[in-house]
This record gives sequence, structure tokens and C-alpha cells, in this order.
Amino acid sequence: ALAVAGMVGGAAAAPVGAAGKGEFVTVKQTHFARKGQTYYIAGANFWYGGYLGSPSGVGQRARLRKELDTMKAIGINNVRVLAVSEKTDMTSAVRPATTNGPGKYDEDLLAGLDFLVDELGKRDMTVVLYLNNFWQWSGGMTQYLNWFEGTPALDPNVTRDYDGYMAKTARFYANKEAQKEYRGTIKKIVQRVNTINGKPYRDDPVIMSWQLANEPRPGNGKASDKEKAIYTTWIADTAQYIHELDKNHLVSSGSEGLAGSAQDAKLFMASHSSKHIDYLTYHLWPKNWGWFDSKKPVESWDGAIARSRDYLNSHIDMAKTLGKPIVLEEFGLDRDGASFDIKAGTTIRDRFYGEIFELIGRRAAAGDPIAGWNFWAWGGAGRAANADYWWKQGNDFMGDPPQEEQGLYSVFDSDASSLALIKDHADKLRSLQK
Ligand SMILES: O=C1NC[C@H](CO)[C@@H](O)[C@@H]1O
Repeated sequence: ALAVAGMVGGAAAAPVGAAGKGEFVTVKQTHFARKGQTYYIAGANFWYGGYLGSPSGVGQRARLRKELDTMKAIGINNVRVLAVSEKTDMTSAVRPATTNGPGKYDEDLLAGLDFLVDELGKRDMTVVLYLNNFWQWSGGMTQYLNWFEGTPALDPNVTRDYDGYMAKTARFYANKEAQKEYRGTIKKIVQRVNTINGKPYRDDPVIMSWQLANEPRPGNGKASDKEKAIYTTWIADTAQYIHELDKNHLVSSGSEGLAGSAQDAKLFMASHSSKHIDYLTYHLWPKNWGWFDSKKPVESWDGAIARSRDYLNSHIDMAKTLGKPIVLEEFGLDRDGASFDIKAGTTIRDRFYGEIFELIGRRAAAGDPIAGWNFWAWGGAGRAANADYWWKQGNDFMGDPPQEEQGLYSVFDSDASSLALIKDHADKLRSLQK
């Protein structure tokens, strides 16, 4: 109707508020395309971007504008952001939360997302929004089970039982009531109208893609065939559901790759072959996965970088086989001496970032199905508030969510060598766009 109403002298005007189709990020064979060019992501993880955009409480809109300006200035063109959190009793989760119980939403935090999306649009940046979390730091899937199974949401930082946490959290996928509520939340966000600029999210090309969750896993490392089958079906069905709600945007899973697929390449390929999954994602965590010992950097570096290169190359090769673009949407390493102190050096982390950027840049230049990277994570002007580096409600937000020490993996605005490295490689990726 809008299109017809826009007819002026026979020339159809685009409906008010709707972007030209070419502005959306799309997939052309094995690359992203945007505005008639190949589009590479030189991105940052910025999980708390919506929180900073809130009009009250935790909102810090002036800081948000400054963070986006700083990122833009070093060539960052995309941010990966948590779209929704769930209120939970788990200690190491962010507070406040977007949903305070099934169907109960904090409109101020949702308005924060609106503000972020609008500010990104002013800077020609794009955003990946993830709609759930396999981990506890935003409530996530295990909080849904607390609501609908009635089981306690047990914080693995407290129980130290990560295997038990992962096996239990994966019950989310087959829990019908949890899936109904999750789809209700997806619908609410995907069909939201931005309260700042009046644009329906579905019509806003600032959003690059909807992501099922942060790091969804089929269970723990011993996931059964049944759990793997449930996981594979959940990815395809949920991705299809999102596409039914929104014809314009891409959909991805948020998977870590093999590390998030019980090290089962067949599972990673099968769970991402669905036509409803538009591009692949993988994450690289040498310290978390025990490849790198930051207290023994010299002894562990060679093994860690060799395994990292292998992880990168094998996932790019799997993307070739699947014929889909792939984004390394998380990678990180801690500061020198395994310190959380912002005054500690970043020599080793810079070397690691450089190795990642070089391999990805080289293979992207060779035409491999690479769509870019997002480092984990933007700390910017955030500063740790407590001597023990743990986050408490009211403290600054930074790249490290509440379940990790504040300063572990964050890249701060004072980390000049890291910012210079990021800028250099963002520029190199952009030079490939044609
Ligand atoms: O998604 C994630 N991947 C790794 C990050 C650093 O450990 C972690 O903070 C986050 O849960």
C-alpha cells in the first residue's frame, strides 16, 4: 500500500522508512554483499551496547556515542550485541535483565537497543543481534528451564560443574514451553518498531543478522546422537521461524564451530547445512580451551598458535564445502602475565591478533569464503571497579561479561597498540571490497 501511495507521476517511490533492498547485507555465493559491493566485517563484540543505550538506569548514552565514534575511527564497521537477557538468581549474570519473567519485558532496555541501532545507522555500521545465550551471564537457556522445568538455575561459576551445566542447558531445545516463550521473545524483538526513529527492525539494514544464541551447544563434549539430532533440528526450525518473521535479514546460529559441536565435524556441517542458516560462525579461544597457558606463554605459544591456525583453516575449508560465508565472530587472549590490570601490557595478545588477522586477510584476498571477524571484546572507556576484578551491579560494563574478571579479554581505549593493529587490518579487509 505504501509503495502504491508513493506513486508520483508513474515513478514508484520506495515506501517511507523502508531501505532500498541493496542496503541490506545479503549473501552472494560465498561472500557478503552490501550496497553493490562485497562486504567484509571488521567487527567488535560489544555485548552491552543496548544496555548503554537505555534512557534510564544503566544507560550511558554519551558513553555509547563516544564508544561508537572510537570504534568507527579505527575502521570497525560491525558490532555483535546481546539483544535480550533474562532475570536470574545466578550470581554471575548481568543485572538488570530485559525479561523479568515470561512475557515481562523491561521497555527501557529494549529502548536501549533502539538507541544503539539508530546510532549505528548514523555511522554506517551494522549489528549482529543474538537472541539467547547458552551461558549463564545473561540468564539464557538455563533460565528458561528454571521458568518451565522448575529446576534451579545453577551458576557453573559456583558449582564448577560445567559438564553438568551444558548437558542440562541443552534440554532447552526440546522443552516445548521454553521454545514457545523463546519464540515469543524472538517475535517481539524481530517485529519491534524502533522507538527512536520509527523504523521497524525488519526494514532496517543496520541490522545485519539475527543470531539464535551466543554459543549454542548440543550438550557437553559427550553429547549423544539424540542430543545432536535435537540440536540440529532446533537450529533449522528456529532459523526458518525467524526468516518467516523477517524477509530482509540474514540468520546465523552463533556456533563456535567444532568446539561448540562436541568436536564433531559431521554435526557442525549437518547443523549448518540448512538453507535457513545464511552464513557460518566460529569462535577461537586458545586459553579457554587449554591450548595456551598465559602463565607459561613461551612454552605454550607454539602449540597454541599451531592449533589456532589449524582451527581457522579447517573451518574456512568447511565453509568452502558448505558453500557459505564464514565469520570468525569471537577470538581473544588475555593480557601479559595473565593480568586483568589495564596497566598490564598486551604484547602477546597483539601477536595473537596479528596472526589471526594475517591468516584471515591472506585467505580472504585469495577469494576464500571469508566474511570477516569480530574480536572479543570492546572494553573502550569501561574500567574495573573492584580489587578482585569481579563485576557488581552498578559497575561499568566492559567487554568481559559478569561471569569473567573485568579486564580478562577486554580491549580498552587505552590499549593503543591493539587499536592500531585492529585499524590496520580493518583497512586491509576493506581494501578487498569491490
Ligand atoms: O561467548 C563467549 N565466549 C567466550 C568469552 C570469553 O571467555 C565469553 O565471555 C563468552 O561467553
